[in-house]
Amino acid sequence: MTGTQGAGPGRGPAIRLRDASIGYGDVSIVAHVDLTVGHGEAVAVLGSNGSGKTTLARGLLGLAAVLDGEVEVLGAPVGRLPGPRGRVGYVPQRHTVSGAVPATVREVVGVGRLARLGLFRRLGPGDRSVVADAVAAVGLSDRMNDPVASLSGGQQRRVLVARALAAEPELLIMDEPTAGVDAASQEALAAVLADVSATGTTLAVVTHETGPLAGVLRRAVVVDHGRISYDGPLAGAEPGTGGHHHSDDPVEPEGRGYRLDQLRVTPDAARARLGGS
Ligand SMILES: Nc1ncnc2c1ncn2[C@@H]1O[C@H](COP(=O)(O)OP(=O)(O)OP(=O)(O)O)[C@@H](O)[C@H]1O
Repeated sequence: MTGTQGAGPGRGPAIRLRDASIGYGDVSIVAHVDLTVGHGEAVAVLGSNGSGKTTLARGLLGLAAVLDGEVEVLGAPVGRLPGPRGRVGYVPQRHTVSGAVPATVREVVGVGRLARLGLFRRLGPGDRSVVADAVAAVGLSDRMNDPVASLSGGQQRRVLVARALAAEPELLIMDEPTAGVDAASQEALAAVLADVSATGTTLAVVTHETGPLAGVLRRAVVVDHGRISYDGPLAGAEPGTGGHHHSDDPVEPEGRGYRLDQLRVTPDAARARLGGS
């Protein structure tokens, strides 16, 4: 990857790891990894259980420690990105929506929107409509006022996707977004992510099942025992190929995030895709 973009916050690729080690305490799980993801790329992060995929994703969010080397996201070292937190969206592997707090779908997705607004801001009418669009995009409009805890596991994952979408992030990191999600909803999610990707938003998706998102994710990064064993076209990453290609795609111009109301997804379209929630 050539450094065609200037240094400093806001410049450079969407993700850059240089000889980076990431882990917990003083134990490196991901060790000495180099990775550059250009703005607008859509990358699958693959690998067997325990290989370090989630740790890598969490390192990009400041949720796992950078123990060595450099990790930059949207042109700034992790934790020092200027602007609102919501510039980087995250769908965690395990949901943290506690059953003890009776938060509704609207409220949880609203929190995602707040992350984009910055401190001490409140949701205005435009934000509420973005929240509604995000919920519609995952086909849960008719569950808007239901407590999230009353939804099924797959529906709760879709709420987390909507929460991330509502921030209209420039970089969207998702950890197993399709796990436990039925085929129709996976298809709907793939359609939403295709739209999001088309706006120039960078996608990094940790997954065990590339099938549902094969039309969206172009590049694969395979993590093996905390190192990258393959980086290249998704098609070449199928089991058994064992390739060691390293992507040389040019860095795309900087992404600007997207506007949910510019996406083709409408509540009706989502309902049609999903046949209800
Ligand atoms: N909070 C933590 N503290 C200490 N070690 C951890 C923590 N989270 C994960 N690990 C360890 O890091 C290693 C890699 O875990 P990680 O969750 O990154 O793998 P993964 O590739 O995402 O696996 P899976 O496909 O099962 O989700 C594992 O050995 C795990 O025990």
